[in-house]
Amino acid sequence: MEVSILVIEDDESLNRLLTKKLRQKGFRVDSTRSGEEAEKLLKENNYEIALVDIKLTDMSGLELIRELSPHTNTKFIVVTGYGDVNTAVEAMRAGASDFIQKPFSFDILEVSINRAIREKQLEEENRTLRSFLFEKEHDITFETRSPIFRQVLEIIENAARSDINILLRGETGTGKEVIARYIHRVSDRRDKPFIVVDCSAIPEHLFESELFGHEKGAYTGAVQRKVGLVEIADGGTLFLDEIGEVPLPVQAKLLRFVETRKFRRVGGLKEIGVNVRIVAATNRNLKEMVQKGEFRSDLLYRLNSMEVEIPPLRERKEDIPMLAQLFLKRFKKKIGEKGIKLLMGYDWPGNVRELKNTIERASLLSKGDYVDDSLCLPSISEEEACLEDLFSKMPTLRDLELFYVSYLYRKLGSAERVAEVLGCSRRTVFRKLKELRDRNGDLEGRPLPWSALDIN
Ligand SMILES: Nc1ncnc2c1ncn2[C@@H]1O[C@H](COP(=O)(O)OP(=O)(O)OP(=O)(O)O)[C@@H](O)[C@H]1O
Repeated sequence: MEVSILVIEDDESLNRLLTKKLRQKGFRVDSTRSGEEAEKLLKENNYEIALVDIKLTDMSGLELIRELSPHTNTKFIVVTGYGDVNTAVEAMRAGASDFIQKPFSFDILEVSINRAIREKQLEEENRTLRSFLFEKEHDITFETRSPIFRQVLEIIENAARSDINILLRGETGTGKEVIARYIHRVSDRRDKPFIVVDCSAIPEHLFESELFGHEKGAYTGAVQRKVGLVEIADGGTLFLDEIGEVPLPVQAKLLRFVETRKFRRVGGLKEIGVNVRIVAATNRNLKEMVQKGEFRSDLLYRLNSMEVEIPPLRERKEDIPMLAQLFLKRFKKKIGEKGIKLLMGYDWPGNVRELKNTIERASLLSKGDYVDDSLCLPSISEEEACLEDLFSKMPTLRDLELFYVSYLYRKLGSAERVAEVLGCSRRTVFRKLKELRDRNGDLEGRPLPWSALDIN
């Protein structure tokens, strides 16, 4: 691998000498004397290493490192004639990986460069290992035979390394949250929190305090200070799920935060700044919502610096056999050719979630080594058979209401359509679905339709 180095040194002759010697050693070298140009070059190119003089013509090298190191994988080695312990500590704090004092021998510089290269390789290996572990732990795969999905994954991996806001669009169950977690895992923020804000589940009047926290006494019931989700996410990733469900008045407050990464706790005077990467997700058409005046256009354009459409499962059917095998593994079951054919022939309106639930149910209900072919499709008749079982438990009206919401959701495939049938808002449908999920435990082990409903 050819290692590329950027030499940022304001002393012209030293700059020339370093460039020449490093090229002789086989490195690809660019050089500059100005901080501003260095900034541009570092943003445009993926240098492995930058040698940075602390005193540049137009700015301090430390300033440059401080600003750029959080957004790049380049290793910074500080070179200075003003070396003392304090400057060294400051350089490391700013994000430098090593510090060399002038005058230095070229051998010392070479040792430092080799160390930085090794460090970078280890980081890269670590990143691969972590995402591999993540996938194993969560029964997730990002292997794909679908050219469309491969393209999506490539875009995501590239975007993950930068800090831009990402908007994930796609039908329910396509894997938006899984992908948001993946973005966090492969980014440099992986050791910091990944915080999910389920915008559909927070009642409007609690939104601000959930998101930004509140001070003691901010309102009746605020008996002590509460730290909000954005503050907890500091340094990490804030995942705004179901962003299309944020009520308009809250959107204005969110916009200010997305623009400035600053906020005030409810009842607080102090402005607090945090460093978070924002990933948002929705299964709604936000542009259409903007036209209807339901979503702020300025918020949309802040959130979608990069917009990625996650394809529905029916558009990447090539992946169905592999996903099915993955979900079967835990149950130590196999699937026959006919079963695969049935899976491939169905359109999966609930996407990967529906496929996963179907496979899990089929595994639990099948006796032998193979899952019964007849169980390889989500079956409505089985739901009907369960009705009798349900009634024999003397359900309350509330139970029945939740059962019906679950039934409609599985049948219609989207909360929007359920809301239309029931004549209520999507938020209400979401709340009921969440409640249902929380109560799944009550009915554990029974193949009732709602136990197959997995709302993450
Ligand atoms: N690549 C994948 N590999 C394995 N399982 C996956 C994959 N993508 C999604 N799933 C599974 O599908 C289910 C739904 O995924 P997820 O919650 O990420 O979807 P979503 O698009 O966020 O859905 P919603 O819009 O309803 O919130 C989860 O159980 C998840 O584990």
